[in-house]
Amino acid sequence: MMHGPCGLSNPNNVCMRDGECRSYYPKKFADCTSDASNSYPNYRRRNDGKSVLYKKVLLDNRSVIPYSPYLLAKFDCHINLEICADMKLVKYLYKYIYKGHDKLSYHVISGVPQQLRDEIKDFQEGRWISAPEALWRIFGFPMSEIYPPVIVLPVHLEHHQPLRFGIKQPLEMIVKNPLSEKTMLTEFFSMNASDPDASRLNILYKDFPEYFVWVVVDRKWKLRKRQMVVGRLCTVSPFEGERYFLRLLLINIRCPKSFNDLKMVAGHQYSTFREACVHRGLLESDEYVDSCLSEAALFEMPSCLRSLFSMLLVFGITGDTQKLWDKYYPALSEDFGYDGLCSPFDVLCKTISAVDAVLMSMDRCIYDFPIKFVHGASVRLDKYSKDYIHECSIKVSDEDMLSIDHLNAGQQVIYDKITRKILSGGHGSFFLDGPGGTGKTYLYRALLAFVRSGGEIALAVASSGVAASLLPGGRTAHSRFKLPIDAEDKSISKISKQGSLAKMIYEAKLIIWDEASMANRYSIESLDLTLRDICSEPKPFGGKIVLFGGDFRQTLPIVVRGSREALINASFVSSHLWKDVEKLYLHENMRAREDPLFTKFLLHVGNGDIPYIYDDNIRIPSHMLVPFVDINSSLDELIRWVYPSFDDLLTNPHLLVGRALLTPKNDCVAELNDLLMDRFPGEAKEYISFNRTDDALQQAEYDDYLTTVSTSGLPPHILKLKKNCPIMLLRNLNPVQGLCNGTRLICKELGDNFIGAEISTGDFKGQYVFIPRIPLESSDKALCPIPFKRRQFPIRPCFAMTINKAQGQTLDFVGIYLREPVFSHGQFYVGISRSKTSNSVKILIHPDSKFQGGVDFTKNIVYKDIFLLAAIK
Ligand SMILES: Nc1ncnc2c1ncn2[C@@H]1O[C@H](COP(=O)(O)OP(=O)(O)OP(=O)(O)O)[C@@H](O)[C@H]1O
Repeated sequence: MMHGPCGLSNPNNVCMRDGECRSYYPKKFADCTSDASNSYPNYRRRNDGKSVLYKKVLLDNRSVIPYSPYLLAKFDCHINLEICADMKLVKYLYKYIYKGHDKLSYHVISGVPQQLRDEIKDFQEGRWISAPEALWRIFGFPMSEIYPPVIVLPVHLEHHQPLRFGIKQPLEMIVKNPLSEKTMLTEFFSMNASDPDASRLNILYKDFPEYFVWVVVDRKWKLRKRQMVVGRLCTVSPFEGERYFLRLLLINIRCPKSFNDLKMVAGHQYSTFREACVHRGLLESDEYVDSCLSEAALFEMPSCLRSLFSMLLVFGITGDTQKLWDKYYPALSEDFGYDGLCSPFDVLCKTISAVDAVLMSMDRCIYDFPIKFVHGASVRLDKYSKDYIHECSIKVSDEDMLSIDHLNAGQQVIYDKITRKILSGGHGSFFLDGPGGTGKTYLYRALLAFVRSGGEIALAVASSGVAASLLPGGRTAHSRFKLPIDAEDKSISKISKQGSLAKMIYEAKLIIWDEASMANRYSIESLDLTLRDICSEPKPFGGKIVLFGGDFRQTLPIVVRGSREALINASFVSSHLWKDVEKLYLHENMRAREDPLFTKFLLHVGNGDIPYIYDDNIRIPSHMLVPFVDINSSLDELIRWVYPSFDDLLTNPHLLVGRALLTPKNDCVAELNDLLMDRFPGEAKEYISFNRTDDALQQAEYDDYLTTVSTSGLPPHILKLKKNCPIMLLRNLNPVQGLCNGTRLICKELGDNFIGAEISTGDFKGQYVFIPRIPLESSDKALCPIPFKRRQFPIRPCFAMTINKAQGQTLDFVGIYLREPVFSHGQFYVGISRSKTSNSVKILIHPDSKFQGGVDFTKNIVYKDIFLLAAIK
């Protein structure tokens, strides 16, 4: 079907409005179909040179109306079908369900006098319904239903409640009537103040109707005995000012007793709801950064403060940077001027350099920010020269030097091979495959020590921040090589060939990339192109010595909701470079060497060798199982096994991070963390996030919804913490200083505007850090279709974590809770291989996730094709 002709060639066509085609024909040529925002897709319209002459006008693919030849032929009428795949379309789904189907009824009458319209007859004759709907109606099933009923709760300012009265009612009587003052909101406050049930429940306004019924006649709440309802606060636009801020407080503050109570924050009575919101962190304000720095400055830890200041700069939330620098300069420079030996100018230079060093580790530079320094003080080197000097000056620890003499036989062979290549100035790319615990990291450290102790450069990178933090001088591959963030992008990195970063890479004798099995192959191909360009050498990886490492038994690159094929296709083994890479193997499990049987079991699980019963299910040895009795007692047993006594563990809180409950899904992690946080001793502090929609006009509409969004990588809207509880970082704040996505810490200070914590793992164990609130985005656009930023501390409690998050971590006690079975390749293997012996792992299988009939069976997904492609088995 063709549209038109219209436009200039036929300005009078029916589609024309104000000189333009209402349907935007002719459309643009497009090589492929793509999504368009808030409209139909942009369909593929190839410019294939074909056209037809219609009404003396040549029409081509741009004028084709999307059609389905099949449907046209089948129904012999004007029909088309569009497949919609956007969350927003749910609204249309509802619209059409309630609106009902389109119908048409017509009569052709000739010469017969006009009759009265018989609507019943029209309805019976003109309506076509499908067989399922006919049956639905015959059986009398409800056509539509809203359950549970929704109670809309009013939001009004004090004495601004709406009143309804008859036209003849005297105003005086209305005003004097005590019931006039009572609304659902005012009575919610008085119930919280006086009713023991309401104060015991300690709930939000929106949850109140679940427990209490509104008695309209008496205008009061009374305890609900039956029927489930949900409450929703009426929408208020941010343009309504105070009323909007009142609503914001009501959706976040539990059990408020009056309007004034809502304005009370930390014992201070504010005069407006807006101020109360700001001081509760529910609104963005310029004061936040100032309060955060002034609170942290009280701790007199200048180096932590510099790091905090740098993070605030990098995450772009400082407001007037110059003012902040001037105000906090004394606290930022305190340690340099302490002994009185340095001149003020030297102190200034040292402070600038120290802040710049932190910024450099986050790939930024102090000159990126609008701060002017007095006396012409400056950092003399450019960013990459400093990077170069930093790489050359990485200290080799005695432990790493000693490890060279303690390599096992397998490690020694590989060590000799690589070092010989380095010494002979040769080239080559290698992939070191070894199941978890076979000493890959140990070997990398020995190789890095070998190169660096000779004064040469060795670059250590990893696919994830956690793995990078396990290598001395480790960085994420993306940040070190400036690789494109979009994994599909095949472009080379943005490194200038003439710059000092390119010089450093050119001079590097060895490049190590850990967890390459988790990297998207496009990132590795991008590195290959970059190295060829920098080294002006067509050989793979520019003829440099590159050692990749990883374990394809563990989880593969992240492809959101990707199929098996998509995951395998994104993997290194599917790259054209794979065949050029020499494969090296480590077999001896050094982590679990005290338990050789467990080592064997792990390998079988990873390879998918354990006898399969049906559909990827494996049997778990009984001594590793917590028997399922009922959900509460069995889960309790698992929890007690992992965390036997918090009081004992608190003598050394760092021991807590050696223990974890692992589970496949994020919502289960959140539930377990809430449960354990309640059991953890101490007073809890709650931090409520501020959620801002990217489109300001959507703010009022989605305020309530955004508080419920909980996706992986996003901290909870209400973050509940206690002193000494274990937490995990959710962003790469500063990988060079051990602050990576996945770093585990112990919470030490619960400030109002910052969190003080001690790193618990890796080379930076024991280091104290200040963590600010930063704006965070969800990477899962499908689960969270409304673009928004959540300003919250980038952390989560980590009594429990997802199995994927545990990859790369070694744990002393691992409790695996399979409320649902694992859902992707390598997950089960990653879970159990975090422990050193079979006695340090316990698994609880929920009956819903077990194999039919067998309580000791569960799913173990292994994509064997990846092993065939990698030819490593
Ligand atoms: N030659 C060795 N001598 C003594 N200990 C070793 C040796 N090789 C490895 N180890 C120890 O074995 C444990 C596991 O080693 P490592 O972390 O290097 O394994 P990995 O293969 O990198 O594991 P994963 O893939 O799970 O990250 C570590 O505690 C490490 O110190």
